Amino acid sequence: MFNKPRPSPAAMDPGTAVRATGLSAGYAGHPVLHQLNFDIPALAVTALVGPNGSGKSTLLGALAGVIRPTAGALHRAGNRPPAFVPQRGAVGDALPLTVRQTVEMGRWSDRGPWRRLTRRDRAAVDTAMDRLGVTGLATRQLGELSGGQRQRVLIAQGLAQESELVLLDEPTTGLDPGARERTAALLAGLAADGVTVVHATHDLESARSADFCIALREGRLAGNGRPERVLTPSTLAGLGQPA
Ligand SMILES: Nc1ncnc2c1ncn2[C@@H]1O[C@H](COP(=O)(O)OP(=O)(O)OP(=O)(O)O)[C@@H](O)[C@H]1O
Repeated sequence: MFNKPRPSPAAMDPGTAVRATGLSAGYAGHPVLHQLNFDIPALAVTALVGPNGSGKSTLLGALAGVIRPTAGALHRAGNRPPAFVPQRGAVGDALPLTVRQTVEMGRWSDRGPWRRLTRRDRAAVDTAMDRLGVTGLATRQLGELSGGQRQRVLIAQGLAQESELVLLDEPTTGLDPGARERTAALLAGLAADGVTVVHATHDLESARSADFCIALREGRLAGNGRPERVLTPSTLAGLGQPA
């Protein structure tokens, strides 16, 4: 958990959204992340890269506050809990939910499930749907949308939470190149609008278009910094990925 949600300015400068110091985390009997030290810049897009099983989703879980550090600490700026946008495939096709109902679920952490939405909630939902261009899909069933449309609905659900930090698990996986590019541009737009964005990705192009990059290998930090400094042929070879 974030043991110091509001660090003193001396500990973290205003340009930093999250700081990990000696962070270790994992599952019962299965340590995954080992002694990670990094800063995530505020109001920027950060890509988490690394091979299958390197710990990207586990790190997202730790950033979301659902996986507790077993050692070290995560310090986060801001007061609202982070928003987590799950992998598209993790959301059942058969769920009988409209697009609007799906985005409204983003207000549950404030409102509790099944409570009437306030005018303020509805305004947050309207703004998020408009921002993601899904207002025209409001009454459609989630299961009948294209992959790219469904991804935008899930991002709108995250945005409706009005968090300062939005975490996304592989938002471009399974999308065609055009939709991948549009999603990367969308994430950059969210950061420009005042949100810190962190996404796990296998897509080197979207990692290259991020502002910052954190590379993991077997749960350890293999590099962090500007993508052009991290995604070098030698680091990528170490991650077992073609340049
Ligand atoms: N719920 C869980 N319980 C136990 N071990 C888990 C759990 N989830 C993941 N793991 C293990 O933790 C390690 C890291 O998995 P994680 O999903 O964080 O990696 P990843 O980099 O996101 O992988 P991928 O790119 O395949 O999604 C793996 O060895 C995985 O088997």
